[in-house]
Amino acid sequence: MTGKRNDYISWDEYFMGIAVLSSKRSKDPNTQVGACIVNDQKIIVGVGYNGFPIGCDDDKLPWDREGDWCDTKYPYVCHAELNAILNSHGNLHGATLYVALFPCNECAKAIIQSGIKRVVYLSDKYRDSDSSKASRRMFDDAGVRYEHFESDKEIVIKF
Ligand SMILES: Nc1nc(=O)n([C@H]2C[C@H](O)[C@@H](COP(=O)(O)O)O2)cc1CO
Ligand SMILES: [Zn+2]
Repeated sequence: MTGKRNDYISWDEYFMGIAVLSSKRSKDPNTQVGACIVNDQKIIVGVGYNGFPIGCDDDKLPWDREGDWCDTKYPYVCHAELNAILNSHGNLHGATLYVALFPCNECAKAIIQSGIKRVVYLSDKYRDSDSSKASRRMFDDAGVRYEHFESDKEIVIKF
């Protein structure tokens, strides 16, 4: 008798894998972020990555990080989490968000208001920023759990 294979990926690895794959679509030269929203039945209901709004030309808006604020990417770029929420279908109440980078305070508000109850993140490279602090404060108040993604798996995709 042959048993089932054992080296399959976990649900968390599967959904974080989709978030990371989505980040590969980002045109941001410095930080690529992907997000995947999963409902309480483990069905994917939204995905997104950071990029400029629909109709705004990737080659015309700036990707700079410094300089006059209007000449940087910051006023224009839609964060992965916001895109995943805006692209989603169905009810997000009780859903989990898998994201490659811990959410900023603006996305934290949208996450809370949409009904998402759990955030699983990979990188926390801006953890000491005021924005991250504000996100944690709001998540704590609103009862949104957040946890660092832990895995020792390496997933390679070769086409
Ligand atoms: N959680 C996040 N989701 C995101 O989609 N982003 C996006 C906005 C920018 O396009 C990029 C951050 O650029 P930089 O400051 O690391 O060069 O990642 C940023 C954060 C950080 O809070
Ligand atoms: Zn954000």
